[in-house]
Amino acid sequence: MEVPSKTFTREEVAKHNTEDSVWFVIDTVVYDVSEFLDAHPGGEAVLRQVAGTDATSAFYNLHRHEVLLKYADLAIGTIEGEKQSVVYTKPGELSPVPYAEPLWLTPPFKSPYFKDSHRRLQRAMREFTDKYIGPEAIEHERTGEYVSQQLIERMSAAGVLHMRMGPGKHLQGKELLGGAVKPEEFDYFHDMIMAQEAVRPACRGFQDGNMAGMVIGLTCILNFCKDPAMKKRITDEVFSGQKKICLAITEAFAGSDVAGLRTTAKKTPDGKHYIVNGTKKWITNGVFSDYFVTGVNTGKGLSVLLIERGEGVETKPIKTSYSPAAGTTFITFDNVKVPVENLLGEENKGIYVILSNFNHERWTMACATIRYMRLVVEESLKWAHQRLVFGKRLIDQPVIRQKLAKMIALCESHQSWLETITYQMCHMPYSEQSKHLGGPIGLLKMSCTRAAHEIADEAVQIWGGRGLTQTGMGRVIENFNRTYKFDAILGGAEEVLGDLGVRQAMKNMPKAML
Ligand code: HEM
Repeated sequence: MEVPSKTFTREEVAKHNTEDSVWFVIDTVVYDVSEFLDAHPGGEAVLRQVAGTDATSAFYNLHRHEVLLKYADLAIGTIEGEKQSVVYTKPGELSPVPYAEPLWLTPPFKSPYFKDSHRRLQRAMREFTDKYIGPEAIEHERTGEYVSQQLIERMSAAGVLHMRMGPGKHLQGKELLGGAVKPEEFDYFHDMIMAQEAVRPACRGFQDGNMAGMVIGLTCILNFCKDPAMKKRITDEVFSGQKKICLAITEAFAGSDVAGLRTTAKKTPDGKHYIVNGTKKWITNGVFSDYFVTGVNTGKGLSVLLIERGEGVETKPIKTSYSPAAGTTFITFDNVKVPVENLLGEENKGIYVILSNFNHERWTMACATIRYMRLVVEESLKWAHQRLVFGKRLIDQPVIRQKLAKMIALCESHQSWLETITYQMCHMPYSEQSKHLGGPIGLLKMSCTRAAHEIADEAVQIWGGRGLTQTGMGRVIENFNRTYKFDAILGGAEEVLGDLGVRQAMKNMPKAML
């Protein structure tokens, strides 16, 4: 935060304790709030009570540091010869709080998985998130606005959109976050870093609104579009931010049970088009998308069509418990004419197109959930050291330490499991991954969201009313507690994924009696 260079003595500040002039000090910075008294959300009286004094602990007991950044123009100078004692992390910096970073980023821990390019990418993406994604995420999560074109274009220019699609040919020739990682060295650990760093603004609705539809929808174009010119046109348009895309599978009739889809696609007598009729529900980014990668029933099975927004396509926002910034949508297709060239994969074999997507989608969701759990651990550790209750810090109460121990253990164990699976993704041929990793990834995601449930529950108990309040100190906890269920439902419900994991194990059981 830029503070005017003027300096004052504490005696000078003390004089500004009058009807017309209210000054105080927060961490050696002098604030003149005389014109802010009426506007202060916590009221005028509390500010007058600390007029002329050092209000550092009073302030930090009630506000997040980001409040000072928002109202930076109230700062008029600093106290002569004094140094700030509150630790602020600058954009891109690691947190000094224990367990706030995964062990591979925590000195002196070592990890066999991460190379220099991973560390460079982590630093670059942390800075990018802190500077560009975070401020917009916090604002839009509150207002419900969709992701801005400016941010999309910035992510496009930096290769962030490209990297979020994981390793592959689509990275070729692109400079990735100023050269932090080369396209050919980008692996699933880099992918994991991208997914985890982008979560740190702690705005679950905006997180999905920020092009999650592309992450799950564009894969089908990259892997299953048969016409090279069409594939190039669509990927160029989406990667440049000109057009938006989403994945439209779920219906009111069929959620995780994709075989039950009722949206139909019937071929015209000349065989040149499909006529699509039906509805889709809970489609992330649908309201602002131009392309819909859509699951349809083609009579003898499921197929996947690329449908462009046009005649017969209507989208309406759905209000859910997270922010409208996610762009959650109800879609109706009313006699929509789709060229047969828009078929992705084979007719009636769309299940393979959809299944090929699931592993990466579920794994990305596990990355994000675990990172969000870690943020809750960090916030709770900070709060427990700062908050005084019955004359003691919260952290001095054994019951609070028990809760934190459980939260930390759940977070660390899931990160380790994630890294083990990510290593397999880096080294197992893609063709074998669906056979061997579908089950473990399903179980990982299921277990992550069960852990998130426990962590949300314990965190709210630590935070009290603040954990239930959208603004102020408990913002991260409130958002997590209200939204972790999205990860337990989207991309395959916990129960379905648990069952998938066990059924995959059943297939691999030896035939003989054991
Ligand atoms: C430059 C200094 C300050 C600014 C810019 C400021 C700003 C704010 C804002 C934006 C809120 C709304 C909640 C949030 O977003 O956190 C708030 C709430 C509040 N503030 Fe301040 N504040 C300042 C100093 C203080 C001080 C020194 C005190 C106490 C001595 C105080 C007491 C309160 C109280 C009691 C609330 C309501 C908290 C709650 O509902 O949990 N504020 N303030």
